[in-house]
Amino acid sequence: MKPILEARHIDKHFRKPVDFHVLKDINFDVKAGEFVSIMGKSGCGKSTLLYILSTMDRDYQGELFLNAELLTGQPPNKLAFVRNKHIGFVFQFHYLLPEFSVLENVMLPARKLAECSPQQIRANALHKLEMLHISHLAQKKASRISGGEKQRVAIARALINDPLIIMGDEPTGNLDSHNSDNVLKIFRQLSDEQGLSLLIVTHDLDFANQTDRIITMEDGRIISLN
Ligand SMILES: Nc1ncnc2c1ncn2[C@@H]1O[C@H](COP(=O)(O)OP(=O)(O)OP(=O)(O)O)[C@@H](O)[C@H]1O
Repeated sequence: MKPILEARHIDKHFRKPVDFHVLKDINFDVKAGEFVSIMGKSGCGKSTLLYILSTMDRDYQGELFLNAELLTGQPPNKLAFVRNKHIGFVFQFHYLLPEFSVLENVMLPARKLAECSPQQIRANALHKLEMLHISHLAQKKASRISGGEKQRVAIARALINDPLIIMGDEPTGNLDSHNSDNVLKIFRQLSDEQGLSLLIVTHDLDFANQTDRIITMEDGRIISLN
């Protein structure tokens, strides 16, 4: 399988208040269709790494490739385009706009690309809601649905532009075990049936054990890649 994401010798220092070597020579790939988790103690650098991999932080050493394209050193507007088109994000908090409908929330990232007509975007958003078994919520305000439903809407929104990879920072961190299992099943299906790549930071070992591979970090380094 071809690599979708390639991290080569990623290194980062925080300079203030004192020099702190937070990421040390990080090397790994995520292949097409692979579902990978990242684990490690609090403070080991997981979120800092995800921030770099998701192109939001440009201040690092090493090289980052997405679908064989070098992203390191690209200007912010190019990275913003790549992020919106090719990377889907799911966070611990859903970041839905509470006064907008579920459907409008899912459509939002597609509007920025302006590649499709509003009708096509709407049909695509409805399709994503159907995939996640929440099309009945389409017209509800985002503030009026449950926590588990909000996270499924956030996943539908992450899928709207048919990304190459989904990245998540503790996406089940706020959910009870039933809703966590649901999210896990959705991710598993996306990987197995749609060939989507996923890279998910988690503290939940049960969740991580259901992924294809666990990357374990300690003190800014990768200590295992199984
Ligand atoms: N802007 C910053 N300036 C200086 N140090 C920082 C900054 N951001 C994070 N750190 C430090 O870098 C280290 C790694 O932080 P990071 O948030 O990546 O850890 P993490 O593994 O994601 O932790 P958690 O599991 O608690 O979310 C921590 O020691 C943190 O205090």
